[in-house]
Amino acid sequence: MVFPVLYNWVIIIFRTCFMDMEYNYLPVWLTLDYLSDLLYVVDVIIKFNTGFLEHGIMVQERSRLNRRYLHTSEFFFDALSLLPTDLLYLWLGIHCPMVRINRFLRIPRLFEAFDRMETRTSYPNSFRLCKLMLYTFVLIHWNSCGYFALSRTIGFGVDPWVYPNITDPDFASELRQYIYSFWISTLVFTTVGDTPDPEREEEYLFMIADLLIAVLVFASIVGNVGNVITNLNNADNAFFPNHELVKSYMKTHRVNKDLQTRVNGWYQHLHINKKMTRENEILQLLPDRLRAEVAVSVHMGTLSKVTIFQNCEMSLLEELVLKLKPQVYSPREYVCKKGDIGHEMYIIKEGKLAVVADDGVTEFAVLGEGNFFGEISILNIKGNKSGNRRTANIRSIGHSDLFCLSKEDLKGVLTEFPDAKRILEEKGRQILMKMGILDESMVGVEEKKELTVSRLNEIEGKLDSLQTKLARLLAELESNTYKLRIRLEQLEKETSEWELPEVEHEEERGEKDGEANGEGEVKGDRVEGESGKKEDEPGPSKGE
Ligand SMILES: Nc1ncnc2c1ncn2[C@@H]1O[C@@H]2COP(=O)(O)O[C@H]2[C@H]1O
Repeated sequence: MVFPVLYNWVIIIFRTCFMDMEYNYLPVWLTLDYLSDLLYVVDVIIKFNTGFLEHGIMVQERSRLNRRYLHTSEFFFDALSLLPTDLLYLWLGIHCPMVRINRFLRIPRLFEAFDRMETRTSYPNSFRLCKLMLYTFVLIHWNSCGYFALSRTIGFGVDPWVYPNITDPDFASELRQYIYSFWISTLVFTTVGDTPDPEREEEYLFMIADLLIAVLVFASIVGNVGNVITNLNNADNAFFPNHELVKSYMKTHRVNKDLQTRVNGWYQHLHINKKMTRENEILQLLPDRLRAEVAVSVHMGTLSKVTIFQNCEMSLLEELVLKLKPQVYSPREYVCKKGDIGHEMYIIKEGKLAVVADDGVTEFAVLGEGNFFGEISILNIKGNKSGNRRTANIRSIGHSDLFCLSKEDLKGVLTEFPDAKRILEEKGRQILMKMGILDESMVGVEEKKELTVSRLNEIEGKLDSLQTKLARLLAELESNTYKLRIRLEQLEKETSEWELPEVEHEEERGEKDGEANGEGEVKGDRVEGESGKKEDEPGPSKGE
């Protein structure tokens, strides 16, 4: 939509004020007019088919899309901008392009397109500058059209302020008419001065309006350019540590020249090679998952070269990559010194580092891209006589780019990925053995200790689970006893109900027998006793 809107924005006024242009190039204008109208129609069709987000879900249903667009004020303005006002040509004549002024109603669409471009482009600052230049051009263009139209109304060449007489061959051509007007407007808007003084009221009014606008334009240009420059600096500050601050700090504290040169060299290397040490800060605004994906995609190349991570799952790499801190070392700078306490290990992203003897000259080994070091002192390898102290000096040969991983972060990752831990420990053990600082007897003792501890842990775990089972069984027993009791009580009630008539019968028989034998009371007691005994016995229930 940028081109048709921009075309109408610039050309309608141009054709209205520069009549010669309008008369001489009419077929061109008409073709471009209807082409732009066609694009306006296409834009409306696109809008009818553009989905929208509802509760975060893209709605594509045609009926809903139509209803939504039809109910917006945007549709109202879009429809107005497409009204066939060209029919007014029939009444006003074909040389009246102002009838198409309703096409301006689509200008918000141009701003919308610019906003989208600005968020998508990789060069937002350059884009902002170009946009500012375009707005300035359109403003000067409109002003030059106004100037030329006013000059025509007052009369060409009647005074030095207006456009010179067009009968003068030097000022007759259409191109000269436009360029001269544009030049005058540029002089006014840039407040350079040297413009002819106005002589009539209309000219004064025109100049006053122009100068007022010029002040605003000038202020906005200065402000915008200032913003762009500040943004550039902001981006730089976000990527790189503030060099000026460190420089003035070193000067104030009279840091020795050699050290200052080394620090400056380090800064230069960062800037020239675009090395960033503040990646984690820059990415921290992204959601965790997205941040991990970006970091993995940027550092995958390096991580895939590191032996311990070669066959690792993606989840390990994602977890790891967010914990890596980039560091840059200068030539001959020590990354760690023998005997220091180890707090982190390093992965080499770029550059070469040497394992050097204490004399600083003898090199035991050279490490390169994808290698890692510094793991021995942080891994607690059994039998390591140097404990948590560095076993060697590591010095950067040239500039080197490293990833630093802290002891805590490494531990956290390794507990979840024991294979990587095994490889790391094995490599460390080999180095320690080569150096003769691995106490192998300790390995046995330590291993036995570890075995006992692990068995104890196992037994503890089993005991725990047995205790849980026992508690569950006890609970089940209790609930079953309770149910049984309830059941028995129910049965007692039921049996007492259906045994009663039989008891009465026996009692009656007893009484009769008693009457006959003269010992009724004794019998009655026995029968009662028997019936009481029966009540206690569980009998078949009705249901059963
Ligand atoms: N001979 C060697 N070859 C490669 N790397 C070594 C050698 N000696 C020591 N290192 C590494 O240098 C590191 C120094 O710190 P650490 O002792 O923590 O861990 C050490 C190992 O990773």
